[in-house]
Amino acid sequence: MVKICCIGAGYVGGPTMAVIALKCPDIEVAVVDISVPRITAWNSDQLPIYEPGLEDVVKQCRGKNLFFSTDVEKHVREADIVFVSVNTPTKTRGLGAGKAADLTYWESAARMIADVSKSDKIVVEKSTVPVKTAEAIEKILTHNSKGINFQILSNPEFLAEGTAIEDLFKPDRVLIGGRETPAGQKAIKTLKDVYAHWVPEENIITTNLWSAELSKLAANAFLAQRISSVNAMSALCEATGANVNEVSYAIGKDTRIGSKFLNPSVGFGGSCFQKDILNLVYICECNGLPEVAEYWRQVIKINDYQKSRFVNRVVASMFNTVSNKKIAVLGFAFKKDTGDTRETPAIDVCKDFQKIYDNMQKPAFVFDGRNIVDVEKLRNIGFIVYSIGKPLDAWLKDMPAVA
Ligand SMILES: NC(=O)C1=CN([C@@H]2O[C@H](COP(=O)(O)OP(=O)(O)OC[C@H]3O[C@@H](n4cnc5c(N)ncnc54)[C@H](O)[C@@H]3O)[C@@H](O)[C@H]2O)C=CC1
Ligand SMILES: O=C(O)[C@H]1O[C@H](OP(=O)(O)OP(=O)(O)OC[C@H]2O[C@@H](n3ccc(=O)[nH]c3=O)[C@H](O)[C@@H]2O)[C@H](O)[C@@H](O)[C@@H]1O
Repeated sequence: MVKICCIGAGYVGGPTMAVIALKCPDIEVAVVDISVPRITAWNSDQLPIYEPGLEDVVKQCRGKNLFFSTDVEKHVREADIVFVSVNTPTKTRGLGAGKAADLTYWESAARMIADVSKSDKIVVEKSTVPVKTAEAIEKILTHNSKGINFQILSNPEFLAEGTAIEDLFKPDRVLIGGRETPAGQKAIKTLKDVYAHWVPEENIITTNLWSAELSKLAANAFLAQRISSVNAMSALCEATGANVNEVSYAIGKDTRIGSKFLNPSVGFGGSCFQKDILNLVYICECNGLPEVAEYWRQVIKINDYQKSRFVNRVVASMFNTVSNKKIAVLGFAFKKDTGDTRETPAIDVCKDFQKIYDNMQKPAFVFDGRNIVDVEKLRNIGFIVYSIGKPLDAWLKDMPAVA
């Protein structure tokens, strides 16, 4: 029986391994972590993360071929394939602080793998890492290998939070990068066979290591760039009377552009877009490509601009000050967990609006950073409504855009 161990029981490691265990009953999967509370939660009825469908998957295989443990070394030692899915945040200190990826967790995981291994292993980069990381990992592993053969593969994850299980069940593609040597190709084939349990072969792409590593950063950069592009348009829409939703719909009908990921917003959030683009910027700078670095940095700049634009609208329209005013924030997460709006509490929140208005000081404002409220309805109640990239409320027209 093939044994898999995944180091890191987080948003990626947990759901990804649960789905592998479900789809591959002939494989034993152990998810390990240094965090005792996280592992305790994975072994309880209160999983540490919420993803629609996750609980069902975990319940079907936990204790059969899916195990969660803090005994990191034991499971790494026994595994044929070791996934590393530890966090890779932005460095806060030292060289490249504020941009480069912090590989401390990755490095300590690699050193531990080298220390405890007694048999050949395939080590899979699941975390998002800078291009060329595999070279450094290879060095750590081979210099401490005691004659053991390690093959490094890059297998970046493309799931989005909120749709993780759906994305893992039906990935647009699985990407596996490896060395172009016979041993590297054999390792690619071994990992490909795992995914082939449920992913059609034509959706499993194999490349060299560097293409796989870079494709992950490139994919997130392209996705974030679309959001910054539509958000930049939203500012122009507000200045001209165009409606950003109409513009977005019109351009998205062009099949070359496509309609997905063109929703204007108060800016993208989440743990990865900003960190991965900053990482890309840093890599470009290190490779002597300042123009390319500047090009991608602009995606972050527009995102920051969009956030401050929103705040400026809030403050400016409330007579240039929000001190001593009560502001309710509806929806604090960075995104919703599903695209399905049936039975959503938001519908009730919108229905309840008349009551909210009656209890508010006047003038009463709604600032919609996601363009989800029914603007006409709220204006009829009496609210002053700001929606991103849409024709401005009469009240806002007379107010400066910047406080
Ligand atoms: N969150 C997401 O939706 C996605 C994240 N990614 C990437 O996947 C990687 C992991 O992200 P998340 O799962 O969100 O992070 P996370 O922070 O939820 O999980 C990482 C886990 O690794 C554990 N860990 C760190 N060092 C360890 C060590 N030496 N030994 C054992 N366990 C260790 C931590 O305790 C933590 O539980 C990151 O590189 C991220 O960029 C990629 C695609 C999607
Ligand atoms: O590497 C990662 O961590 C992941 O990052 C994103 O996934 P995630 O951040 O979970 O969620 P998204 O659905 O991409 O949303 C990110 C942010 O962009 C915003 N967004 C998204 C789409 C859109 O049209 N407009 C928009 O403002 C969302 O509201 C949210 O704040 C990518 O979609 C995943 O493919 C990738 O694996």
